[in-house]
Amino acid sequence: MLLGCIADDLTGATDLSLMLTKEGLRTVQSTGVPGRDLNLDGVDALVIALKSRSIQAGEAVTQSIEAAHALQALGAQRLLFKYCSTFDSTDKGNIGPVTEALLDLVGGETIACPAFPQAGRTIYAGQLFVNGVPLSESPMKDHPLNPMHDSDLRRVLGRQTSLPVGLVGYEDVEAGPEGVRSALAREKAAGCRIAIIDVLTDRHLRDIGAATAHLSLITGGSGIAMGLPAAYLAAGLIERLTPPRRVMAAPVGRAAILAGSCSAATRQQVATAIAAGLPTFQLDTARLAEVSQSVADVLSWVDRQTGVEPILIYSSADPDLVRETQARLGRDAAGRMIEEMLAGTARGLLERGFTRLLVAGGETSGAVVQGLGARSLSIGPEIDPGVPWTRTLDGPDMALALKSGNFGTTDFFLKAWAQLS
Ligand SMILES: Nc1ncnc2c1ncn2[C@@H]1O[C@H](COP(=O)(O)OP(=O)(O)OP(=O)(O)O)[C@@H](O)[C@H]1O
Ligand SMILES: O=C(O)[C@@H](O)C(=O)CO
Repeated sequence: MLLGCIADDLTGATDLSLMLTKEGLRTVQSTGVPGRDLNLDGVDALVIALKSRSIQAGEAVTQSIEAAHALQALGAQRLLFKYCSTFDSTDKGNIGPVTEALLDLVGGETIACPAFPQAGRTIYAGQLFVNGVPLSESPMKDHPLNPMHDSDLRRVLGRQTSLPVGLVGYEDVEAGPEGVRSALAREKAAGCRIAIIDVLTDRHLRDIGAATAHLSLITGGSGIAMGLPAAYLAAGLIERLTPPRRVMAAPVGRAAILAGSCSAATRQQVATAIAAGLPTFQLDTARLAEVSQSVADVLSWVDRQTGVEPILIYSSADPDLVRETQARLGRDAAGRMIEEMLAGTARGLLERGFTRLLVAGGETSGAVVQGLGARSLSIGPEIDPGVPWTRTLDGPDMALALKSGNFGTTDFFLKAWAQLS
């Protein structure tokens, strides 16, 4: 195993695993530090999914360092810290504190680059854009857990770490791998151990991969992994690139969608699924305090759905309703209750013979997968950029698509099933 990755949420981990798989690394994903029984024969990259994006910074650092030690013990020669392509964080962290702690562990310097042009995330002059809109004016301004109100990544990261943050700008990156290398040396000489990197295109990402494959630590979104496999091959660190799969065998059983993301993309996907006539159940956020009662209500509705089409259960709501619920219950408590409800529902679905699940939202996916008792996943075909099908390697045998809130086309909930055989 060459590359050890730490992702701060579960859908982010699948996003990264997909990128590595597509680019030719044999990749396995584990929820939390893997047990000794995880078979890593023939595996080039291991991605450890944490649920550390929105927890206390000190706890995120502890968990990330534990994961890093485990990866190093398994032979990882390089580390990659994966966070959200919209740089989801607050002034307290957790991107800055975790990066700083990992740098202390491995030494040297690193880059910070959430860019993912295929999903509309680009960086220019250190400013992050989402589909051409500055981050702070994008739907991320209304995120339920970490609203993003500043698009300047040097400023955002600068508030989270005491390390000076530099910039490798567009002209440097346009000049190719050599331009990136000399800009990194320039930033290092100026005392910056972390540099934001501008990215507008996939070619930039591939050039950055070629220029940074030697670093002990890389940090960013899944895009930053795009150029690494080819660079590792060129450097003789792996023997070959392995082509990805196009379809995935899935266990026989019924299909359901659980959506806990309130992102603009997920809300559109929910609306499209409703318009297409999928059976749908909307969680009643007014009754959140009665979690077990609500799970029973959902499951009794499930028992009345006898068709073969996928069913949709969702809590996704517009920003106004989310704010109202949070004002009543508190942000974290509301989030936790909904996650518990969806996790309880997932267990009930499994007991009822559902084996194919599509889950929308990183925190939601973390809760659901934990509720199901699955720990490690093999990576199947890409549904849309950033979202693969996966199949459990332990726990109940299931096909799972864990969708980052903001990813996927509007018909995602309808089309995803076609890649399962
Ligand atoms: N109606 C609602 N009111 C308040 N909170 C909600 C509501 N529906 C969902 N939530 C909570 O909002 C949070 C959404 O986070 P989640 O990570 O699942 O989605 P996301 O942030 O859109 O996706 P990603 O992290 O992949 O970008 C969860 O904690 C969820 O329980
Ligand atoms: O990078 C992204 O946008 C996603 O992989 C993610 O982390 C959302 O939770």
